[in-house]
Amino acid sequence: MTLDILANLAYFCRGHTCGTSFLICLIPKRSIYDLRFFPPALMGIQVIYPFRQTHWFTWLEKPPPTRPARLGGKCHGLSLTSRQRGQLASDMGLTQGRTGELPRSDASVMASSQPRKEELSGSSAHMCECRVTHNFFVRSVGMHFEYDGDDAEFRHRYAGQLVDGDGDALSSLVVAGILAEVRQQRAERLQAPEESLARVQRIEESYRRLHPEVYTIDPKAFLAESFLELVEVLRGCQTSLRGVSSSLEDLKSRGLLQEKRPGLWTFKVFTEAFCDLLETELANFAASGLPCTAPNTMNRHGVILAELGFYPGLLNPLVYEYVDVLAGQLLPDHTEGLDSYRAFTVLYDAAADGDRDLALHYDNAEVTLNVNIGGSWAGGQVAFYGLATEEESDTPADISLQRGHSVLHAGLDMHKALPITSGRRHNLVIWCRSSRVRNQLCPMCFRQPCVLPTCKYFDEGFTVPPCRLACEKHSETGCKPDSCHSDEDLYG
Ligand SMILES: O=C(O)CCC(=O)C(=O)O
Ligand SMILES: [Fe+2]
Repeated sequence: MTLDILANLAYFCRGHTCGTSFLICLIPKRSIYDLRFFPPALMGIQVIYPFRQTHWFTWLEKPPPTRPARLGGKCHGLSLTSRQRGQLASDMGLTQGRTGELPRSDASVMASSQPRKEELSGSSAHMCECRVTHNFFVRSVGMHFEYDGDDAEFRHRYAGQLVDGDGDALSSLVVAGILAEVRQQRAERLQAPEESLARVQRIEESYRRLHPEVYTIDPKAFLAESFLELVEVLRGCQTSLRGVSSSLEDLKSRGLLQEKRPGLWTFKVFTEAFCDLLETELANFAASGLPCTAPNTMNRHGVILAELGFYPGLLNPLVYEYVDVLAGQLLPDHTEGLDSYRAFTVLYDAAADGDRDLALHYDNAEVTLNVNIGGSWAGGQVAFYGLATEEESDTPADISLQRGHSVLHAGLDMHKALPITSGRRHNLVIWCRSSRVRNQLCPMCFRQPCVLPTCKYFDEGFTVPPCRLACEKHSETGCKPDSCHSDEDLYG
């Protein structure tokens, strides 16, 4: 352990020359590295970060007045992915610096009320540069990589880190294989926005909706009575001086709301009738054979709901009129008003070729609403480990949802889906974004966001202006801002 601590200190001191920032290292309760998450082959590099740490970003010395306390200026030494490793290295000056100073957008600086969807209409869609440079997951070695298209830089960066269980460097052939996979993933991410636009066009032209009515919200028919009441009570708390806590106790005692642990809320959202409609509509779409973007590399059988046209009539009202109220009252440290989101379905199936589980992660969201819309299954609980910015919880909270029921959690709450052992599980997941929060710090790379234009289906909800230098650096980014920045059907 002493060696581990020395290794950490040496690591932190390396390249850390900035006199205006400072650093506090906390010795952990236990090693953050855990064999549950890292295969033994990678143990050789684990000495680098054996404990959690707290680190103040230099640029947070002038925190914006509205910055939520959620990060408290902390950068987590996250045990479970490598993105924080990359981040710490970058903050310590070990990797490329940021590509430019970003002024905050007028909307985020000046608006005194919550930023609403109207404020975004006409603005272009943006993603953080890290989408095409960070978090490339190579399953064979169970590790995330950074790669910005520079092969030599990649080899140099990972030269000393890619070791086997005996600490011997991986053969150049293996490293070349890893690089090829990372390169391929980056190419796919660069192409994805344009491909998505082409898919949407095909869907619009050739898909015949089975239940056109499911695309427009009918609150009485679609939303559970208990949900409508829950939202009404919490909406009332926004203007009441009484505060929310007594209302919450009341809602809990009446069974409208459960708090599984602080910050982890469950409640019913949808009626059975809505779940039936949505599931049959999605089955009809699947049967059409039309291609649709999968939500991520681990969920191959879900769909991105924007591509199917579910945003304007169904999901915009659901998020902006209902979920926003709940998020503001139940997870106030994580949102300053929801103003964009990414909604998709995940489908797990124990049958051959089905997705069975989902690796540990946190979401590209300030707040996530995850609702079960169908299936009957065994296993498949979603296990929550606590905020990525805080000490990992020893005992995860396992959640299994009934049909129509949901869990609302902070995007930063680390979670994974345990394998289903039989049956199928179908969920609707909404990653809700609050530009005022994410404009300060990208939740994926934990840096000040350096944004690039993208197409609306890949919008990550930032409202800061694009970073000119990053745009030049990633000029190959598929979507041209002019051709794809109309947000009409997302926000209109
Ligand atoms: O399997 C689930 O219900 C969780 C899905 C999830 O965490 C995600 O897609 O971000
Ligand atoms: Fe998730």
